[in-house]
Amino acid sequence: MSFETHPYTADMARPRLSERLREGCRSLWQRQMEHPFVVALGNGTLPSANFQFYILQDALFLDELTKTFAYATTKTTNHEEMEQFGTFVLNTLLVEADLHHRYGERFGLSPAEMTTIPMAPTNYAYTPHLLTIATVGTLPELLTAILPCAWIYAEVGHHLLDTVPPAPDHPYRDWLLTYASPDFDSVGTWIRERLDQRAPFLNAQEEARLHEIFLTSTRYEWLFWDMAWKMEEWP
Ligand SMILES: Cc1ncc(CN)c(N)n1
Repeated sequence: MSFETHPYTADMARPRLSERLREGCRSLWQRQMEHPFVVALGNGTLPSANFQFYILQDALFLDELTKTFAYATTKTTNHEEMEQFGTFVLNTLLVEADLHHRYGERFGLSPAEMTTIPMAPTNYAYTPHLLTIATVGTLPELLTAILPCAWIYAEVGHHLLDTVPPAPDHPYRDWLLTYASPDFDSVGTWIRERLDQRAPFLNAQEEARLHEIFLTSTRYEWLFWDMAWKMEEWP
């Protein structure tokens, strides 16, 4: 029977799957907020060289994330889901990439020049993790792989904005406002809803695989901050 024809029979007493996934890596989740790159991004003391490094790497990352969303459209026959994944493709290109290109302009780089920078090692490892699951994984696996991307950025954005409300001349104000926005929140919320709806149809082995995937993406998200903080290089 397909997902669409099953009744949704959630066990109301049990935390939702998305909450169980996050609970499984709670301390690493908290450490995202405390990473020196994140702290300095929030209070505006992050050296511009680190931010530039981050934005250029993230522009490359977003291209691969866009492709991941595009693959997601092939894993469902539900039109609402197809449309939403299509919207994520467009928003990643138009909203997030536009933010990056505006910062790129500040560094004197055109969008085309931004793509000539090679991927740093962590980025080079993280993006195939997403794309492999996008191509050979199931839709719950894909949703799980991309969930930390959306959820961590929204939480980091809100956490930083609440900790130090950015002054009008804060150098990273646009970044903070983008990721703390209700529009960005809705990405993570939607992915979680879709994943949680599928939870009753997963067996123990399938759920264990989702924990593994979620932890790996969460680890890569932490490593991504660390990569930019250390301006990671190839040997
Ligand atoms: C590495 C990374 N992860 C997540 C996001 C938010 N889409 C991002 N821009 N970059």
